[in-house]
Amino acid sequence: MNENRKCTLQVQSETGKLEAVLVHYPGAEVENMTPRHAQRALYSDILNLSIARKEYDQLLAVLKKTSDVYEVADLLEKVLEHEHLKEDLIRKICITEQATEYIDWLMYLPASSLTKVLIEGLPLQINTLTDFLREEYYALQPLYNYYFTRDPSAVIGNNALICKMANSVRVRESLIMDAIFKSDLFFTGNVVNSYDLSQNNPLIKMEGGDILVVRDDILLIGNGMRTSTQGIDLLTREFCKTGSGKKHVIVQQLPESPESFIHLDMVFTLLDTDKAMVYKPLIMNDSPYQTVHMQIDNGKVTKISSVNSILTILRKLGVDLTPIVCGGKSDDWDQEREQWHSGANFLALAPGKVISYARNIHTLEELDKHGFEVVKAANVINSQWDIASASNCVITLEGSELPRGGGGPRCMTMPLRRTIE
Ligand SMILES: NC(=[NH2+])NCCC[C@H](N)C(=O)O
Repeated sequence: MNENRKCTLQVQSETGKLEAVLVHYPGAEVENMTPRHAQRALYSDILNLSIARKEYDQLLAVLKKTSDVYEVADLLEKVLEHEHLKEDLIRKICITEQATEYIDWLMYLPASSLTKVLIEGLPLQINTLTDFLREEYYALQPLYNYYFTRDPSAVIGNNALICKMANSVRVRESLIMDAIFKSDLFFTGNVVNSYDLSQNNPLIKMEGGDILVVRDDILLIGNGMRTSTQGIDLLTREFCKTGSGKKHVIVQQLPESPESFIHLDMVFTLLDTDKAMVYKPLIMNDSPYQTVHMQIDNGKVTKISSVNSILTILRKLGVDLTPIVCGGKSDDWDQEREQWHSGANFLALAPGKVISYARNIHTLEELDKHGFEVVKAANVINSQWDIASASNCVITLEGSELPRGGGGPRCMTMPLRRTIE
């Protein structure tokens, strides 16, 4: 990251060359749980941290080859060096998480230790009968899911959207993002805080994994466990109120279970200006899950209609995408298994240059058939293979532990800036 220059937020597509990205290196927080707490932590299993970190190192090294990489913990620590920002954030967190008795103690901590506590969790100091009998280990839960930086905030155009998270265990992630973006220390852009806009309406919720910026005038949004229709209505109002002319919000309903369908980016991601990765049973087959097209003209919704599929409506709007099938075309068991392991969750580093997990072999085979060269991350990292001079390629990360947290490369990255195509 460039220490002196502020980065101007700008994301108008899913595939424009990635110039700056926000990530979080997984730490003790991913292990600070017991089997009894895994579900509440939104995990399906407990990760092996040392292996997860080795896998994450690959992601980080590949990202660093191509873009500026900002780490949440570094930015948070810098924010916390400012006394008034520190006090503001501590208060917000402790009030939200009903831990106001810890405010003074937290204020006393230096920025570096406070950063650690806010991410890895604060154990309860048990000095009341209530706490003793509560069967709770933490006053502030660890942020188990923070390595999925995609979800608590999202850059749309020049705006940093602070998402209103669906589960309380992830709310602090978004409060920290708010403090980082509002601090004015690192980024130039607008901050849109959905908590402030939702007037305590508990039905409003949205997460970045559901939000795809297809073009500057097209948002594609998943509606399911993490993003409600009320959340989408709020987003539609906010992002379509500026600028004249037509805009489009396309909504894809998602199943409530299994948990691998939590976000739209687990079933549909863009790989290139003319290619998308799809989970076929949901995106291309007949299903009870609707696709809805909302048309906006000069800031007002003028028409809402059901449409055939994401692919057909996008084609009508001039975005003609060839679908590439997650798990391969021939076997629906392969499709289901690879979708579960985040096989549809791709991050584009540039048009046609994407990252995914090495384990999803049928998906990779399908990409190979469509002209993507399959390259091991290790070869990119040791410079045996050069991303810049390559044409279409998929860079594969070792991934046995990371996907068990419930996501892939798109979930683990929050683009701050992409080249406008
Ligand atoms: N963009 C994504 N698909 N993120 C995946 C997040 C997984 C995480 N365990 C959660 O449940 O919140």
